[in-house]
Amino acid sequence: MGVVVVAAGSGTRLGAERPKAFVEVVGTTILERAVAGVLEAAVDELVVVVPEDLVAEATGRVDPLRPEGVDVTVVAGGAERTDSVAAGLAALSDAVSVVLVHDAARCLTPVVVFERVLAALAAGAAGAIPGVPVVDTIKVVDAGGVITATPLRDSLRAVQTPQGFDRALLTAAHASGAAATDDAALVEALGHDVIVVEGDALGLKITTVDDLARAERLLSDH
Ligand SMILES: Nc1ccn([C@@H]2O[C@H](COP(=O)(O)OP(=O)(O)OP(=O)(O)O)[C@@H](O)[C@H]2O)c(=O)n1
Ligand SMILES: C[C@](O)(CO)[C@H](O)COP(=O)(O)O
Repeated sequence: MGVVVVAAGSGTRLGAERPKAFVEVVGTTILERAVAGVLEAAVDELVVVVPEDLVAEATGRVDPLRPEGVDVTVVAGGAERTDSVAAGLAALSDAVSVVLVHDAARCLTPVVVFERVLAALAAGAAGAIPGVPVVDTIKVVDAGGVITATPLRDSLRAVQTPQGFDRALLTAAHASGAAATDDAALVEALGHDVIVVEGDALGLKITTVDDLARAERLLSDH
């Protein structure tokens, strides 16, 4: 099984001095926490995608975490998340038939979430992603702010990563060149069923300063 960890974002909403994956949470970078978390799963190959000018630094940070027998490669990402995922996919060897794409920003994700995604794929799903029920009522609005729909809350999930797919299918989905905020949407657009498995509160995405503070609190509680 191959994993692509996307860590090439700038972290504009976090507003830190360094790209987000290189920001520390309780003394360890988000990048290193994410990679260590991924490596708790049954990984054969790992590709880490980072900003071009930080490939050397990232390699130095990730190398000491590499277990015997696991291939780890660090490559440069692109302007959008989809570009970075595509760069990561291209760097996997031909031996990889199942791939998980994971946000470095979700660096506290427990291994059980990886296992649920992998179990769904092993059971025959073409794609599987973690999600959690939403707690707010969600409204669809038009450009003027007028509500056009109120989806049934029980049918909604806030989705996380890792998102897992048949590798050939995800590569084909990326070849379409469509824009999307997650990989599942690209696979859905090809007409394939993607199933949602149970996510975890620790799968939060560190996006803002408040998220960073929350991640720090969660780590101190564990
Ligand atoms: N061009 C990009 C953009 C995002 N990502 C990665 O995709 C994940 C989810 O993106 P997000 O949390 O939105 O990160 P940023 O794009 O860095 O955040 P912002 O939108 O605030 O700049 C992150 O691990 C991020 O590093 C990436 O690899 N390449
Ligand atoms: C892939 C993702 O984490 C699923 O929730 C999310 O869509 C990434 O979005 P971002 O705007 O790149 O943070």
